[in-house]
Amino acid sequence: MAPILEIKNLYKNYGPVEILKDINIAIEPGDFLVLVGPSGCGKSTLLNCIAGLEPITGGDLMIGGKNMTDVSPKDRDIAMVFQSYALYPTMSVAKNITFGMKVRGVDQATQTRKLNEVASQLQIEQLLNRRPGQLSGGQRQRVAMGRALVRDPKLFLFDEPLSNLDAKLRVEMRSEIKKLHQTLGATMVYVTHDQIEAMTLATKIVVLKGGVIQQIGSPAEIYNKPANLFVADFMGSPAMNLIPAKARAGGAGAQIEIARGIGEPLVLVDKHAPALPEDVILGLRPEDIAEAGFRAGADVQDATCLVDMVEPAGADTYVVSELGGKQVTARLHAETVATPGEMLNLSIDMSKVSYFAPDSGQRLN
Ligand SMILES: Nc1ncnc2c1ncn2[C@@H]1O[C@H](COP(=O)(O)OP(=O)(O)OP(=O)(O)O)[C@@H](O)[C@H]1O
Repeated sequence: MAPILEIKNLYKNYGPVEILKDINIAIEPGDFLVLVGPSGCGKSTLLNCIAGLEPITGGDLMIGGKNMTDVSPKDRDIAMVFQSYALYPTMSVAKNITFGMKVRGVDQATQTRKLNEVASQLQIEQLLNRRPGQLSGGQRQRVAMGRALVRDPKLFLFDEPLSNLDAKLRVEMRSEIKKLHQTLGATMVYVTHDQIEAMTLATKIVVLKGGVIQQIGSPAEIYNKPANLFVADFMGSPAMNLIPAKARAGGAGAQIEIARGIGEPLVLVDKHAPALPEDVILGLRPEDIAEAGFRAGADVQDATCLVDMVEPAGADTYVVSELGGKQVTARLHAETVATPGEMLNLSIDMSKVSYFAPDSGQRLN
């Protein structure tokens, strides 16, 4: 199948400043692509370039197989939902949703049919006569989505659509957007700085930093095999532990030596390690550290640590100890008994570890 959206070697400058550098992305019909990254990384600029609201400095942008680089936003077959909703305050909900169709000269019967269709999809039938000022944030968000849905576009673009909502409503709207994506089978590009939103919604994630793509992949690929230290640290909460270590080739695989808060260094055997330089950063997700004996398997290695801090978090208990001069967090089961200042027998699942080069930050395995 041809990609719905294909971005080739896209550059975007504001004056002399390069904001987006050599962006290459292709998405298939039905994909939910999430652009994620810290504030200022260029996510909104990229979305605006896709929408045609910002001209691009170099490269090509194809939508539905057509080169749209120089095509005006209204002719790109896209619909955009903004953070601010951008609803017309003096129009009713129904008028807000049908206005675009009216402007495009869609006949009255089709307008009414589509309005009813999306109103029922979004469960806003009882709100159609209200004005935006008489709606809650979540309801406004639904109306803004309704306005996009009636267009039946090739591509939906969302710019941080949930950022004005409180935490509980955010989670609710997040699952509604996900449901909507599943029922419509629509193709979506969604901007957020929230890595949890990215993980839960996306079929494909693009991680951006400083206008450069750091990694493109499924949520599982990004989470389990981050391409570099930036992605490893940015995606996941609590963050991946990034522990300086020494690697030594030993039989099959390698021995990984990590300085401990007290006593002898910790030595872990990784039978599947690739050829590694002597200095590495070991990447370890908090959930891949368990209480000793809690998890079994050929790749599980014991690691006794001095407990620095215990943080009960309801479903889990986080235990922090020092390894390789870093505060390392283990996500343990809620009933874990651990006391600061005492030793705790932990185990590490070596089949899950990542290795990074300390200088370049690139993944090594
Ligand atoms: N019109 C403009 N003129 C000059 N620089 C701009 C303009 N718009 C954005 N920028 C700069 O481009 C960079 C990327 O901005 P952008 O809004 O795309 O980031 P973002 O990742 O969406 O951030 P946020 O999550 O804070 O919205 C920023 O450094 C910003 O200052």
